[in-house]
Amino acid sequence: MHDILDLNRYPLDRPGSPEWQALVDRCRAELAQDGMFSLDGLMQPEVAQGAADALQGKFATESFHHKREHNIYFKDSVEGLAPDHPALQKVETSNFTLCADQFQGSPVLRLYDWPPFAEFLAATMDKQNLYTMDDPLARLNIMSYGAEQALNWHFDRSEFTTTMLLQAPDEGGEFIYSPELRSDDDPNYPGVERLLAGEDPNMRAITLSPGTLNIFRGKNSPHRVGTVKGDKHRVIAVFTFYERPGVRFTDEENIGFYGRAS
Ligand SMILES: O=C(O)CCC(=O)C(=O)O
Ligand SMILES: [Fe+2]
Repeated sequence: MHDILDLNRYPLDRPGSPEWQALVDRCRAELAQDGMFSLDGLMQPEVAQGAADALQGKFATESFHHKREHNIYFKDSVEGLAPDHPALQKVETSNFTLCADQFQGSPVLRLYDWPPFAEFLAATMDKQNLYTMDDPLARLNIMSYGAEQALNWHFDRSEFTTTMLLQAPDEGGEFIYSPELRSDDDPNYPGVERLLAGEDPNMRAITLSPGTLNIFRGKNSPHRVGTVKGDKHRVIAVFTFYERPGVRFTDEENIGFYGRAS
């Protein structure tokens, strides 16, 4: 994996070694404090950019155009909230998505299927084990956001989101979030309303660079991607792991997410 990853800086290939443990400890401390950590340049930036370049044609011809209106909960209704409550206002998400069966041989897929990657992530997230999915579509997705496109405000369904930026846009495309705006016990609807009005005092933004791995605790921290400006697309890989092996989505779920079954 030395040909695609910076394993001198990030010793993912030496699980259990003191330098591996030191990196895990650092990541865990950052997750506890900020709800995220990044490994800047884990994939060599030119390899990441090359992976994005290789997919340009496929994005143009065979990607799924994901475009929909949704609220921050991705739910039609929320118990205890009137349908016109400001916390339920609609936002629009638009991007182009490719699934794992459309980029076989990509370095991103090599990383996903490399067992020390899941082992490292599990250790940082304090999980016994993490497993790659068996689903040929959902296991790994690469999303492309062109001019005026964005992933809008949402809470994640899973505890963590694991991404790697492959190509940065010239402008926009920041990752914008509000750490722990709600908790498992307190939905904080007034806070959600303030956030959607653009008035959340705790809102933060980070700009990722190509090859950077980002782990984000997104279940209670709402986030969005800033609208991309200009011709250069924002291209990002989203890795999906589960705590049990063999997970697949139903055909119905895949048709909803990707417009087709596997
Ligand atoms: O594109 C990104 O940086 C974030 C992706 C994300 O939030 C998600 O997939 O849930
Ligand atoms: Fe998310």
